[in-house]
Amino acid sequence: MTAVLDVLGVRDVIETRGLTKRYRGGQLAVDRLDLSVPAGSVFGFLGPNGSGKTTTIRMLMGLIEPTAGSASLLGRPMPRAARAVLPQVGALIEGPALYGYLSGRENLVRYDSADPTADPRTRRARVTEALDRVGLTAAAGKKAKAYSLGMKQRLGLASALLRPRRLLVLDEPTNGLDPQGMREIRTLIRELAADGTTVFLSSHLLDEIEQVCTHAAVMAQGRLITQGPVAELAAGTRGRLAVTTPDPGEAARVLKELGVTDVVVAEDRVSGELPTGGAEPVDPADLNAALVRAGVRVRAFGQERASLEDAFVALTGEGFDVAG
Ligand SMILES: Nc1ncnc2c1ncn2[C@@H]1O[C@H](COP(=O)(O)OP(=O)(O)OP(=O)(O)O)[C@@H](O)[C@H]1O
Repeated sequence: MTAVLDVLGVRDVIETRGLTKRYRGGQLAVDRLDLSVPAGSVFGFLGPNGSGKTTTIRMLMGLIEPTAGSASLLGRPMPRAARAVLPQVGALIEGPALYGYLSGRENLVRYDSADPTADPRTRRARVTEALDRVGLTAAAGKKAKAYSLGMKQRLGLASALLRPRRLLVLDEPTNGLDPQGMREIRTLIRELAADGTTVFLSSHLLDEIEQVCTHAAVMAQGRLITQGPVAELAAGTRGRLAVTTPDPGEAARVLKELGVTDVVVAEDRVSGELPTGGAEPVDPADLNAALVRAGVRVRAFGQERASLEDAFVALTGEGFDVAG
């Protein structure tokens, strides 16, 4: 596979080495994090609440100093190169600061005017384009306080898109949105990525990461558990064994005897976890043969596709609080 290079030849647009943050109260929020975010990826930064995602993002953006380790954005060290790098990075962190009494358009004009590096001559055109990009053209004249949460979030994204960006950093961009609002933001993220922008987004929602991300890193208690292409993360985990049979009771008994754990019977379907212990990995074909030998009539036999959730549970030994 050829590695995608960013326009200026940067392979990893975000890279951290041993990045650590211990807050003054002694809380170790991020613990020796080595993160590699490839150019062109939609990178999901996944972890339950309190696992250190926001703290990491704040260090990446130069908002707080790491206790130890280093971080680079677009190949330049942070926070040292913040001035040169940050204009090329759009960020949406902790919700957009909006003025409710101003319209969506006026909010963007005000935001852009506060940026000394933004060109006032192109302001109007850039604001119009950003509103169009996030689908707020029709609502541009409405006061922001009349916006739904999803529209406010889209306006926040528009403020991150007032100039061309090589990287977008979004902290929980769909948090608090209803399903429709979530869909809109996810579609927008996919479109931005299709235009070549690398998108780094944090989320505590596994299915969100599976739906929009090409790559992911999984955090738990300040530590990186794993990272890589989403397809590979899930593929590294074995899915559950699933047998369809008119003899489910007998099938469950035989499978348990052969070391299958967490056996669940639902009508004519019996599922369970393949045995992991022992020197030799268990070949599912042997389990099938044993079922048949025991007189169990097997209609279908297979392994379910492992999800990122299976991978998370296998890696951390913990359940994932999907509802957050
Ligand atoms: N300013 C702070 N001072 C002390 N401790 C903090 C501070 N900010 C965060 N923490 C602690 O650091 C840990 C990581 O928090 P962080 O906000 O980075 O996690 P998160 O994964 O982003 O979770 P959430 O989605 O809830 O924000 C938590 O235990 C949190 O209580």
